[in-house]
Amino acid sequence: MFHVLVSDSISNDGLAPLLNDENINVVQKKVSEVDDLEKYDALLVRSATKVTEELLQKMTNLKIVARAGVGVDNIDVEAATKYGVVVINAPDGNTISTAEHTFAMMASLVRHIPQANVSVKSGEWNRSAFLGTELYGKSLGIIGLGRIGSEIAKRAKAFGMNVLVFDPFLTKDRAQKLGVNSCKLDEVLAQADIITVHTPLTKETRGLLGKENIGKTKKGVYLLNCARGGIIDEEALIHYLEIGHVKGVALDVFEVEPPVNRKLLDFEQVIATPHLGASTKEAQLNVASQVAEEVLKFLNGKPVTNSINLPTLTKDIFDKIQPFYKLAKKLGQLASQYMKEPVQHIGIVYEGTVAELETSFITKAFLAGFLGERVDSTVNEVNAGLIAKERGISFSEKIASNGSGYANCIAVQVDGDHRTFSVKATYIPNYGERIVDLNGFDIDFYPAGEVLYVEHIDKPGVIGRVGKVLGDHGVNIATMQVGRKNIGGEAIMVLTCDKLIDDQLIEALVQFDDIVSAKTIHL
Ligand SMILES: NC(=O)c1ccc[n+]([C@@H]2O[C@H](COP(=O)([O-])OP(=O)(O)OC[C@H]3O[C@@H](n4cnc5c(N)ncnc54)[C@H](O)[C@@H]3O)[C@@H](O)[C@H]2O)c1
Ligand SMILES: O=C(O)CC[C@@H](O)C(=O)O
Repeated sequence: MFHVLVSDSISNDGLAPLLNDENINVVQKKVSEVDDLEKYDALLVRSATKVTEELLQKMTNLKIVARAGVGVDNIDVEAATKYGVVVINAPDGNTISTAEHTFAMMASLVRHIPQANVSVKSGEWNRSAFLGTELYGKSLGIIGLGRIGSEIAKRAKAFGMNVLVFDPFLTKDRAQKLGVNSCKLDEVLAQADIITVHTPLTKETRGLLGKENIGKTKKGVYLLNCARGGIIDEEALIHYLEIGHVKGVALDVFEVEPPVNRKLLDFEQVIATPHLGASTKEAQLNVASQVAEEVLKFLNGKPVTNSINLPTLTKDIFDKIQPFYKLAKKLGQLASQYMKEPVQHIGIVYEGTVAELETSFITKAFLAGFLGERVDSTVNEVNAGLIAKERGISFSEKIASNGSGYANCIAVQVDGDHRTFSVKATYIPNYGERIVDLNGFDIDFYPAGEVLYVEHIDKPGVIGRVGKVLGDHGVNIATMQVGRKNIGGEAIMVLTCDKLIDDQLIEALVQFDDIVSAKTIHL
């Protein structure tokens, strides 16, 4: 049974995939009202719940946080990554609603609809006070031409507007397809009659329209922010409204929500909504069902598509990756148990069909297997890279042309303080995983269960002695493989056994002169 906490108001119809699943217990309560936070596997939020590091520390069983919407600025993604919690969002479920809301705000702004509405309702009939401006023929500056910005551009063109766009990541091809003019920021500022921002709130975009840049706009400009509070600096807005440079402002979002800057809201020419961009039945159903389906998939061990802190894998790609992902995790466990010493670097080389897949994900699986043997906290593909770095372990991956002769091959080298460990493995469809090289010895075994790894001198009688010691300790041998480099030289023996191998058995083995070392590895 999985426990899912829905801590903000999210459409029940959208949550149906979770609510109707008998293996899922859904609790709809604010975080502050829940006293057994440690039991939840998944947390679903909109923007009200702040997913802080402190909350993540309390939710010790949490595996996934889902944001029913786009912006994840209420989630400490870095902390989630550190604790191995996947963060997903619903990036496009509310695009149309937010674009329509922005457009409604724009029309309301230039035609003074909110102010006129208040006036009529108060008994006035003051037609001359609300002389407006047409959108037709005006230049609309769009800053950020992503999902929402693009939908606004389409609507603006239908209204006969000239669309000027600033987006540093906009390709010429895309600008051409949308029929917009790709400009420098200063050009948009200087030429646009109306400017609307549609970027995420980042270090670069915070205060993007601040004192300096608003100063570069046309006198009489209209400004809109239906993206994130802070992209337009509120103090700068107040200044330019006071001096009459900015003619009108429409805000759906604020630096602090609910807004505390009353001075800004007191301007007659500022119109505002309480973060309503995504507040339509359709958008709420879309985002809720998107995240509900993703969370269900995730809890059932399937790939998620809109992860903020994991590579995005489609089902098709995940199915192809899964055998290598499992193999890499085992190789990580094998390497860690073999090394049992500080490690500086892990290098992984991918060859053949595996090299065509999302290898960064497979590398993370190796690291998760490796670090899982060594650290106390949860390690998974989300936080493995971060934990490796924190522990001073560097890692690299390379793609090589097929030198191993296998259809696919994962080759790993782990450099420790005192020695180096290397392993090569392959996955053969319908046959399974095989380790084909251990520390430079040719070998062929299925990595599973209780493995006894013996380094010895290639001499007659060694194998028999090892078999006898195991027999004397009541350990049955399931499989056995030997590998050597030269006749009479160093050799290895890899045995898979049906029973746990204890320290006494290891001590009995290493007493023989021709047995260099013996280790147990549990896979
Ligand atoms: N008001 C609401 O209810 C509501 C609803 C949904 C989304 N949003 C917000 O709207 C914004 C846009 O959402 P989206 O889904 O279109 O996102 P998106 O990721 O599709 O688009 C963002 C665009 O901004 C561009 N960009 C990034 N940095 C930039 C910079 N420094 N200068 C110019 N452009 C830059 C990117 O290239 C991208 O094209 C986000 O902040 C999101 O949180 C608000
Ligand atoms: O949940 C909401 O209504 C806010 C949505 C919006 O800001 C988002 O980022 O998707």
